[in-house]
Order: sequence, then structure tokens, then C-alpha cells
Amino acid sequence: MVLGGRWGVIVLEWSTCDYTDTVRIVVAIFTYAPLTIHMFEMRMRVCIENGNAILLKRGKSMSRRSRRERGRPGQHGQRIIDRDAFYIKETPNKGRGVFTKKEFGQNEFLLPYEGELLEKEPDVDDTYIFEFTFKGKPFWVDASKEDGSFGRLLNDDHIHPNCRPKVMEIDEKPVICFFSLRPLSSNTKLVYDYGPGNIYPWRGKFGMLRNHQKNLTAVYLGMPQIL
Ligand SMILES: C[S@@+](CC[C@H](N)C(=O)[O-])C[C@H]1O[C@@H](n2cnc3c(N)ncnc32)[C@H](O)[C@@H]1O
Repeated sequence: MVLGGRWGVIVLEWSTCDYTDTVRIVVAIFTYAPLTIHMFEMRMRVCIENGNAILLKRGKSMSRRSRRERGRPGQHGQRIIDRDAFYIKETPNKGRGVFTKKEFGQNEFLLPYEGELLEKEPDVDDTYIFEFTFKGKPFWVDASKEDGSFGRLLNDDHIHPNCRPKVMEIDEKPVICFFSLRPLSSNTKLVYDYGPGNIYPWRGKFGMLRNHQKNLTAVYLGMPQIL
């Protein structure tokens, strides 16, 4: 908490979003005499290095593996993409979405964002482009091709995401992998925070306030109701 003469700031929430190297902070700024409270969500780009390494093995359905093998990563830290664990369905106003077919625990590996890894920004429609930094360098995954993979079809929810992408290192290359943020029951729609910026037309009724400082954005969340 920070207190000034007639005002104060309380940090309500703090979380990191490491695929975009951002920190999300929700603060309440209040003044007294008269009492007003305003809430802001801020996102700040910071430098976070992702050192974790896992291996992904493609193609083998987990349903063909023993129950004992399912609960833990395989040999040498392999994580198996269970293509039988998800399905695609049309969702109201959001196009296709990806749903779970089984339960997942918290922090469990779900699936990767598959596509072509690029070191230059592709000159294509950015609907299926995933931009991120890895070891301080910018990268893009172009998933424009309708290849039947799931990662490209996850929709955005920056307020209540239930999974998050992490940049992992596989054979010295970055791979985006989605992990559950909480336990998920079957038939749950997978959604994640696409990241900061006022480039998502479907987001929020409150205006975006863009700070002049590079890489810092603030979203005005409005006045909380005082009962
Ligand atoms: C990576 S695609 C996700 C899959 C997409 N729904 C589809 O059917 O191909 C991103 C696009 O999905 C839509 N989308 C994603 N999240 C949304 C949301 N919360 N509300 C509305 N549309 C959304 C937007 O059209 C966006 O450009």
C-alpha cells in the first residue's frame, strides 16, 4: 500500500504472463474527503527468461498408454500430446473453440501451439500468429494453415483464463505449450489471455488507457460499487 496526502494505492492482484514477458497488476487508487475509489489493471513488459525444457513427442495417442504412464512425464521429461483429450466446437460469437474431453489437474500440460516457427514477422493476416520472445529475441509461430491442430483454435479470455501458454525449449528451439491454470473438468472450453494491447475488438466495455511509457498499458476497470 502507498499513501499520499489525500490519496492511496492498494495492489489487489499481481500475476506474471511469461510468454509475453508481462506482469499484470490490478490496483485500486483512492482519495478521501470525498471518498472515491478507482481500479486499474496495468500490464508491464519485463524480461523473464524461460529455462524449462521438455520434450514433446508427436503422434502417439495417450489412450494407448498405460494409466500409470499418463500421470507423469515420460522418459527424459517427455510430455505426450493427447489428441484424444480435446475436441473442437463452434462457440457463440467466437468462432470455433477447443474443449476438454477429460479432466486435467492444475498446472498440467495440455497441448502445444503448433505451426511454423519464424524469426521474422510474417506478412499475413495475424489471426493465427503467435508472437513471443525467447532468450531476448522475437519469434512468431504462423499457424495459418488449417492443419487440424488444436492450439491455433483456443480463444481469448483475459479476465478468466483457464490455461496459459509457456515458452518451453525443445531441441534448442522455443515451443509454445499450454498448461492448465486450475483443475479442469471435461467439456471445459480452453481460453487464455492473448496478451496486452488494445488490438482485440471483442474486449471490455471500458476504454483502454495507453501509458506513454513503452510497453506499459493500463485498462480502466471502473468504480467498484460502495454498499
Ligand atoms: C486464434 S483464432 C481462435 C479460433 C477462432 N475462433 C476460429 O474459429 O478460427 C482468433 C480469432 O478468434 C476469435 N476470438 C478469439 N477470442 C474471442 C473472444 N473472446 N471473443 C470473440 N472472438 C474471439 C477472433 O475472431 C480472433 O481473431
